[in-house]
Amino acid sequence: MMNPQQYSSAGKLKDTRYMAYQFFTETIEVSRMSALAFFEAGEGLFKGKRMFWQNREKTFTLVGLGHAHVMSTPNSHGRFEEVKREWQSLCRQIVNEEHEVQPILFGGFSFDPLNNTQSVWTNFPQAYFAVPTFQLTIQDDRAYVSIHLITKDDHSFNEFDALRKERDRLIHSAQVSELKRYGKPVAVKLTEIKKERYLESIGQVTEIIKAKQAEKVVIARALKLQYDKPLSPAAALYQISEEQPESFLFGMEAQNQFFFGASPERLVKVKDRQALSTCLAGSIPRGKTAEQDAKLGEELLQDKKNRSEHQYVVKMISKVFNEHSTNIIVPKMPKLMKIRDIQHLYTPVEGELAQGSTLLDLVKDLHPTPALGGEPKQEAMSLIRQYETMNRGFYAAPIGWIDAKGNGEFAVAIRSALLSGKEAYLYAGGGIVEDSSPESEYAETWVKFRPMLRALGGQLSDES
Ligand SMILES: C=C(O[C@H]1C=CC=C(C(=O)O)[C@@H]1O)C(=O)O
Ligand SMILES: [Mg+2]
Repeated sequence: MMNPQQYSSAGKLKDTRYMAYQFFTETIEVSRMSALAFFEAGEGLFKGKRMFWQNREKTFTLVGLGHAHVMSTPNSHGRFEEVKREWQSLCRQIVNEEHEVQPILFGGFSFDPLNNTQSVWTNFPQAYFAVPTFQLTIQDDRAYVSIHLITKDDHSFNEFDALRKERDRLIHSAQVSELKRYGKPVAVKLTEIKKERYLESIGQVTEIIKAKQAEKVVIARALKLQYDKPLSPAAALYQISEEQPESFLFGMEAQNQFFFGASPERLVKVKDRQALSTCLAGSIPRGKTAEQDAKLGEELLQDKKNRSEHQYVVKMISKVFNEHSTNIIVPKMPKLMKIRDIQHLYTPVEGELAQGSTLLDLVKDLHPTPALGGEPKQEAMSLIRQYETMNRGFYAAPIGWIDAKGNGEFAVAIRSALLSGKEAYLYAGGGIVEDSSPESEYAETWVKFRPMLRALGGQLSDES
């Protein structure tokens, strides 16, 4: 471990809401360690206040333990602006340009704050973000641990010393504790929630689309797995990372609930004002042989129904990029994204952020893309509320991080599950267009459920 550095106070904060707050931060470089072991080390003291993030490329990993500052809102309107304003205001007060590692705000938004359906998502507000007390950042091959303290307390020096001791304990524990062998959980029961209702809704929504009341609507369903005892979040993260090594990996605790997943879908990334989004929609399974796989891929590229599902997403994301960026690049044809169980049509969209536009503006205007909502957006949202008869909570919603410079990345939280007590709720959906059929959409959701089912020990026989 190298020398501690950067012990600083940013002084009194200006915003009245933060009037009496002071910010203390310290970052040290540490030997590279397992991010999951660090997450696990926080189990005792920080359970309920932990988060995990890893990008698709595996070049950036974040673990947060404890909350130095929480931004959460029960409000349905203006939640994106609220988070944006509060973060900008906090940053003006606390950020010191010289710090190599900046505090990061991590969290997400619910899918649809206007959905009032009672659900299992009891601990998740409409927006839920935190600056962690202890932040592990692994960037390329370097690892850092930061302490963030945002406090009104005059005795913060004592408090900060206690945090340093705690930090050293966490690092030690993560580096030397025996590597946990996470056994696969075994579910005792699997329930397809409202399966008949789901099948019926696909037929109904297809009719509505044929009648031109909407063009595309994404309809999802849920599975429930039950266990003898609650599952450990670290074990669940470990299992899903083994299943989907090529995806974004995310997890966030809200008290005794844990939402996590491995998503192939980026909503948007901003680095040095360069913005990148990926349109991901249209699906077909992997083939059993390389030949079969190539044939299926070709079929997907040529398929009218899947191409139409995809095109709505390209059109919408391009439109949003046109409003917020310049020098936009959108390839004319989709490519294939091949992951373990499924192949998708995918089109990257790039642009340079326009003056005055920010990452959170893009998140606000992109969410939900027609890969998760539909077209037109408001009609689709209202049809989802009406026909899905569930509450998606954070499934299909933006989850990610943002730093003080406005860099950050949000994934679309699909291929995900909520752990709550002795239960796990898994979610999957698909894009409904004019020529969709209930049977093939149902089959498509099984393919999307597969990795999470394997991770959580809920496999069905052959079908899944
Ligand atoms: C809605 C989901 O996937 C979306 C992303 C990729 C492909 C999709 C599709 O082909 O239907 C969906 O739009 C999900 O995984 O639950
Ligand atoms: Mg589809």
